[in-house]
Amino acid sequence: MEKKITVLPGDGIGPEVMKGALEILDGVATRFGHAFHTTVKKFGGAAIDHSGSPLPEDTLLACKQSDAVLLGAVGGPQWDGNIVRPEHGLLRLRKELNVFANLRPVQVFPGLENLSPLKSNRVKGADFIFVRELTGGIYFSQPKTRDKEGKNATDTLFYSSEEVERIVEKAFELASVRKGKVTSVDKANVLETSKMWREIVDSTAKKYPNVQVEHMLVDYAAMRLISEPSKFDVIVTENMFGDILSDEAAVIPGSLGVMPSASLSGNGPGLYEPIHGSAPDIAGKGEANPVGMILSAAMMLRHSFQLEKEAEAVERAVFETLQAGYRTRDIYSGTGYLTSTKEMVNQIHLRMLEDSTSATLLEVYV
Ligand SMILES: NC(=O)C1=CN([C@@H]2O[C@H](COP(=O)(O)OP(=O)(O)OC[C@H]3O[C@@H](n4cnc5c(N)ncnc54)[C@H](O)[C@@H]3O)[C@@H](O)[C@H]2O)C=CC1
Ligand SMILES: CC(C)CC(=O)C(=O)O
Ligand SMILES: [Mg+2]
Repeated sequence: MEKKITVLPGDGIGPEVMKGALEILDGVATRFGHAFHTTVKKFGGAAIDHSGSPLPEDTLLACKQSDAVLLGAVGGPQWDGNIVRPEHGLLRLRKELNVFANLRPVQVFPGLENLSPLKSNRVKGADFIFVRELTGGIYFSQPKTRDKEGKNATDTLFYSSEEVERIVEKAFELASVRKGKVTSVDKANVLETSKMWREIVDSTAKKYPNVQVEHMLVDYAAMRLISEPSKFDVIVTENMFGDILSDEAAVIPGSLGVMPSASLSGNGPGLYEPIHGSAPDIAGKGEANPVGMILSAAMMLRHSFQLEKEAEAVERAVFETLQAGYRTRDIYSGTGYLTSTKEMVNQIHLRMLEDSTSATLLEVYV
């Protein structure tokens, strides 16, 4: 199979973890006989520094013309005072690609069962997925204002029923092939958008009699996520709630660095990125965890290219590497091998090839 991938390394640890994901994709191409044609483009702060725009037109065009987009992360303190910020490029890219459905799976990884700061009996069996609305809500709605004195500011939270219907439908579709449960998270006791959201969830539920539905207010959901994570299957929620709750849920696997995501539109190219940011505190140190980025690439193989076998091979290689005790600093708790980003990628790459290739080839790599 031949596929075109636009690669946006971005800022901070973005390029470091992206390098790892590309190496693993190379391994997939070799092992399974595919050709992934990658085009690297400037994006985020790196693009602001180069041309003044976080999403240059040639970057956007390349993304729109590709089969999928792989993204590292954007942002950093050096652009904090800018009127145009790297994050604006990210929001615009998501909108331009119309990737309204952001899937963020949460699970306990093999070998990391005791890493979570939560008690291990709490996280046992946790396996759920956020379906976060990604192209609407308070991050996008107008007006956004600030008065001249800087003393008054406005953000707006708007949703159309169509925007809600399509994301809720996605959540029910997913639940019907998973554990059959949708938890819809809102703030319907105070927000009009949430009241409409709840009505749409209830009317969509009628089409899915085999899917159990529960509504949960976001404040209580924040607590239940970490007190009883194994009770969830599919959590559907609006943009900002999903952003916040999914970072909170990273305490279940034990690090932001292992969480992948897929952002899907239904027709155009999907966008695949780890849920973490550019991690300026560790950028350049060679210690970033590449797992979230690599698992995002696996989601790309599955969702954009329908390469299920290949996606599973990548996931298996990651799990086996963790099980064998390899740990970047964020997931190191005193046992196993403390490794760099590069070594972690090497170990995953080795296991990717191990499945199908001869011991002789393995020895070459060791
Ligand atoms: N999708 C994106 O590009 C996102 C960008 N950002 C941007 O990133 C910048 C930093 O934001 P923060 O709030 O610090 O969030 P962050 O996710 O970059 O970092 C939070 C903490 O998690 C650690 N961490 C994150 N990813 C890691 C990895 N792969 N391996 C090991 N440790 C990891 C960091 O070292 C830091 O201590 C900001 O400019 C923010 O706007 C934030 C979130 C998402
Ligand atoms: C620019 C932000 C909305 C990025 C972020 O934190 C996210 O999508 O998780
Ligand atoms: Mg976030």
